[in-house]
Amino acid sequence: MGAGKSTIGRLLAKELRLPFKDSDKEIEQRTGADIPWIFDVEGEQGFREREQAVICSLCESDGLVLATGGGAVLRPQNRQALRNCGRVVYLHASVEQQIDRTARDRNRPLLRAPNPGQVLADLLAIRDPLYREIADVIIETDERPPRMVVQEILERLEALAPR
Ligand SMILES: Nc1ncnc2c1ncn2[C@@H]1O[C@H](COP(=O)(O)OP(=O)(O)OP(=O)(O)O)[C@@H](O)[C@H]1O
Ligand SMILES: O=C(O)C1=C[C@@H](O)[C@@H](O)[C@H](O)C1
Ligand SMILES: [Mg+2]
Repeated sequence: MGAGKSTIGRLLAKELRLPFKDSDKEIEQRTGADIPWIFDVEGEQGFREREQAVICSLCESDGLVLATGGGAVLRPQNRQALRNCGRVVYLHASVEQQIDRTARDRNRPLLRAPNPGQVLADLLAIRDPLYREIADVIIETDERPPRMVVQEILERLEALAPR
């Protein structure tokens, strides 16, 4: 959360002249409700079901940039779909930067906790190995403006051997 997937994904899609999809936005559109509502009414598991359906269906399309939600890697089905359908970029951010970048946003139900910094640290510990398991490239985003992150992604993707 707060690594910049939505922000960077949109910019990257523009550079690549590809359509951009954000799984969180897609879930909200398909549900007709926002993410906090889905968590409140259906719980995290209900949200994860919807997330899996959206990611697996978007992974059937070719030629787009997809920003997932931060917890998409938790389900093996999502990891497999992402791996199979294209290149995977892991945007890494330190917990300190995640705290800064998510502080003003009320749209992340998992951070509605007394100590959101601890939540972010606990989530990163669980998720970091999963992101690494499926990533083709890992990009450090701390103290780097979005434009610089996008440039590095383009260079690193270019350097990969064709699949
Ligand atoms: N490289 C960066 N440097 C500074 N600020 C950034 C950077 N990337 C993103 N931000 C800012 O951090 C905030 C969170 O970014 P964003 O919503 O793109 O994160 P996310 O990874 O999509 O989070 P989530 O997992 O919750 O969907 C936004 O306000 C965005 O402008
Ligand atoms: O990291 C997470 O588990 C989440 C991140 C957001 O993108 C949303 O998908 C939702 O708030 C859950
Ligand atoms: Mg996002």
